[in-house]
Amino acid sequence: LPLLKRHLFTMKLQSPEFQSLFTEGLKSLTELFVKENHELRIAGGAVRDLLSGVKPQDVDFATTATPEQMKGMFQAAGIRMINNKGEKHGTVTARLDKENFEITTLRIDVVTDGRHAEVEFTTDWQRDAERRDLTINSMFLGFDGTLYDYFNGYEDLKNKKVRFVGHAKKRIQEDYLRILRYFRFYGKIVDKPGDHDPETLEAIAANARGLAGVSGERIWVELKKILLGSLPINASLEEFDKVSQNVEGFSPKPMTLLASLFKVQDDVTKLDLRLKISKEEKNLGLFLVKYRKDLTKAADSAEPLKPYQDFIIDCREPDATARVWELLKYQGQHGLLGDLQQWSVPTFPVSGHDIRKVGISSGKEIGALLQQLRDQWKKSGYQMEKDELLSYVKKT
Ligand SMILES: Nc1ccn([C@@H]2O[C@H](COP(=O)(O)OP(=O)(O)OP(=O)(O)O)[C@@H](O)[C@H]2O)c(=O)n1
Ligand SMILES: [Mg+2]
Repeated sequence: LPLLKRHLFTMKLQSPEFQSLFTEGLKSLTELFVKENHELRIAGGAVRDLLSGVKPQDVDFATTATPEQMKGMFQAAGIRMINNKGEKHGTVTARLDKENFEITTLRIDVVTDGRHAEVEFTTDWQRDAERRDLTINSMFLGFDGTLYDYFNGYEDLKNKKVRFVGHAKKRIQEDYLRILRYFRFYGKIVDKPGDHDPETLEAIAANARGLAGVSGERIWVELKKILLGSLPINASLEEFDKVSQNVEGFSPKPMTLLASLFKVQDDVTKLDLRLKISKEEKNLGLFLVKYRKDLTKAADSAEPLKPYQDFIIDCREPDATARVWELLKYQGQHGLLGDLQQWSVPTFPVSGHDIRKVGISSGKEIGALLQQLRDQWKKSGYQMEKDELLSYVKKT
């Protein structure tokens, strides 16, 4: 393995983000590993985030202890373990002080078929770093702040370089999803579009078809992260460009941004067939593509919100409100969004039962009357109350 010249860049990280990780649970956990003579470090993405001054969303831990050793020591210490599917890959989840800690035994991937890996445990930190995708994701951090960096990840992070560990081709063929991960981290770290290493791009192009074999679920999870990261934008993607500015700072759903890339509703349907997105996401996509041009603020600006409110009330579906919020983000109507978020959907005060009570018993007639009353109610700006509406029934 000529490539694997040991490179260990050491520094001591001390930062508020790092300090904030030391909860009661983590303190007990690290003490236990010290006592049992097993090494435990923070691994992968969390180290990258900490070095960038970002508090990581989730922290993965790596250890020299085998899953069996971990289970033994947790059991002996009376620490609960959460049953999870990770065990085959060497991951044990321990629960301390109401916090879950996912701890994975150092490993070497022996067989990979582009999706699944057969693993062998090791106690060599560098061997575990070698199996990881990108140099910036291949580092470990000790609890005293020592950085263990075998592949120049910290330098790459500072110089805004996204590089595969070792040979790009090999790394990609181990897991084709890494093609998307490469672009996600590129968007996150590099400010210039197109600043790729030619060999990396070649390896990606030559292996892009491998993505066809990756499950829709994994691709969708990754695509959502790409969308909410900072994507380098191609100037020809006008709508996308506009919408990404509109939604910035308004916590959009990933689909809200993605919809800007679609021309027709069928594009959403096709995406769903490939990616198995949730029903809610699909409906949001269909809704945005259909209404982004047609449902807009009222031209007479006295009641600009009215078309949106009417839509929500007429639609009579519980998630209509949330969808219209996303539409307002998409359209960049931030004032209206604030107003709509303050507004609560009025409920139509008359029921079929009320109409029956005034002496009408035919179901068909009741249905028709309810519709007329709804129209009347709508015309009143949703102000008319039950008695008023019912007196109108008696007159007709
Ligand atoms: N296809 C993948 C997925 C993950 N990893 C390794 O596993 C770590 C954790 O994976 P994950 O949590 O999925 O990604 P993160 O890099 O932590 O990014 P995120 O911020 O999305 O959690 C990565 O940092 C990387 O070292 C990898 O080598 N290849
Ligand atoms: Mg992670």
